[in-house]
Amino acid sequence: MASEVTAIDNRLMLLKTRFADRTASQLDDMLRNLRTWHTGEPTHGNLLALYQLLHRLSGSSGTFGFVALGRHASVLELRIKPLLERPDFSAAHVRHIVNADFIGQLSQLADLLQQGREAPPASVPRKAVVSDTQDTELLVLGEALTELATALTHYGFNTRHCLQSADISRQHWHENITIIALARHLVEISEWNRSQARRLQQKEVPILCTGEEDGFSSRYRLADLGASGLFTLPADVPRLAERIEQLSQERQQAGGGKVLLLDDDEELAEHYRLVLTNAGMDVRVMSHPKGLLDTLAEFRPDIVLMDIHMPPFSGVTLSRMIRFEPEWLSLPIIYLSSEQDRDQQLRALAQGADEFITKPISDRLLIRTVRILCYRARQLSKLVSCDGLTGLLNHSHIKQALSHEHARVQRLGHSTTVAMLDLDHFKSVNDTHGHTVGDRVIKALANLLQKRLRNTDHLGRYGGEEFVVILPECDLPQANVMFEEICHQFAELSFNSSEGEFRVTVSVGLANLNQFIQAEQVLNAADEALYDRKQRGRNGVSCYASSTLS
Ligand SMILES: Nc1nc2c(ncn2[C@@H]2O[C@H](COP(=O)(O)OP(=O)(O)OP(=O)(O)O)[C@@H](O)[C@H]2O)c(=O)[nH]1
Repeated sequence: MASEVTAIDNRLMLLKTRFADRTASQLDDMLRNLRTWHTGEPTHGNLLALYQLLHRLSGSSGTFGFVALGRHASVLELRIKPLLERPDFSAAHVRHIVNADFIGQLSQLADLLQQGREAPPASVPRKAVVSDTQDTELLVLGEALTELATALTHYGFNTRHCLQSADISRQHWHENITIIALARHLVEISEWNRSQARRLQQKEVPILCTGEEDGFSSRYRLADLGASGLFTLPADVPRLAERIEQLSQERQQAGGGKVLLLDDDEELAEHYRLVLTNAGMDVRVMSHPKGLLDTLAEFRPDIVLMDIHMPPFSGVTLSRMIRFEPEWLSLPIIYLSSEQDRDQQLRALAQGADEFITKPISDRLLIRTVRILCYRARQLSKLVSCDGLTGLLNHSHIKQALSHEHARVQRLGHSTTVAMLDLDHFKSVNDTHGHTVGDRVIKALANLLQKRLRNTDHLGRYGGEEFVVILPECDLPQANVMFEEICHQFAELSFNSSEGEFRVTVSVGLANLNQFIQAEQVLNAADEALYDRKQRGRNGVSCYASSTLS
């Protein structure tokens, strides 16, 4: 880790040096040109070049540690901007503004650049995110929660059970645990959580309480002590499992994020890329907008960060162009610009973008802003694409995922399996225990699938009690073994209602996506296999083979 950080620091230093070298030579050239303006006829194009240089410096200098240079360039930029916009532009006007004093001020930029070279570099903010490769571990505290700990294991959680809550200080704390404890022990446990988090410079982990007491004042007290939920005993295990899953997803989403960064200033873009990548984000950089639509389709970012001025392109026009595609209507586009004028910002925003980040921006602020924007974007897209009851992809989005995967399979040829799942005798579950309890069973299966499958698999609720799962890079025999286990695990879960305890099973049909020319055909095949499993007694898996079922 230490050597990785040093490597990033070194690369950032290298970018700073490159920026300084390039700027020194550009300032030199510009000063030489300006000195000829008094005798020659400066054109609109000459003035535009001066403006673009100052604009770039005011937006990017701060990022490389040349804060004073950026501020001074911004003052000079504002002095010449009105000239560019004058309808009666003339060389005489230019000579009036770009006078000896202006040239003197411009040469001061070179001095500020030199001073900035000698300043020590700012430290790079480090990664402070929950790694999504590490599963959530449950730390269940107290002898009274033994049964609950076992029930949660059936939901696929990796559970550590400690009989004595008083022994909390001997437990191993890490950023990926969720604590489940009796409400009466919350004071000591919160304190331990806080001290461990401080010691390891991490965020505190969530604590879910269980207890007999409910009501406003006890809930308020628990919230005040830092609990993330209260489950009265005997705990409703499916609801608890769902809350644990939610908390774990929130933590993962708060860290990561996929960012497409479009900026023609290559050093600046590379600097942002390094800083955001180091903070745990997945960043793709484009320095030219050609190929933008293909990159969007392939990379599918959570947000786009886009410079406004990329001569000859305008970020504002590019945003409008992106919105031509209905698929990208809700994709958040954030302008990265040194434009300070709020009116101009609003005018640009009105043309199809969502936010404005004003350059220069400190690395820390950039990370925090981008993280929040990615998180919000994911939440919003989840609302659009996910089923409200289970949080899995809804009918139309799982079908969309299927056609993307089908296209990938056609291109790359890797084996991909599609599963169709259907709860057994579910009508009688509803009839006996009621629809609300039936909903809980549906959610429990969704949670189990989320726990057992990989992040790269696509999970969807296809219809009422029917699910579709797409497993890229997984062949039929592998999927068969996995779903047999899932069926077994699901059958172990027990549910409660006023009618008593009960269990439910699930049947699964599998088909290989590679076999079909049309994506939709695989759904019919998986459905056929599912029907076969229902005929053979349910609670298990059948595979579709083009001629026979096995
Ligand atoms: N609780 C609840 N029930 C649902 C939902 N969507 C569909 N259902 C019910 O799921 C049941 C499906 O029943 P059937 O298609 O007859 O099948 P089954 O009883 O599961 O029998 P097999 O599939 O043959 O094992 C119906 O009673 C639907 O009302 C839902 O969102 N919530």
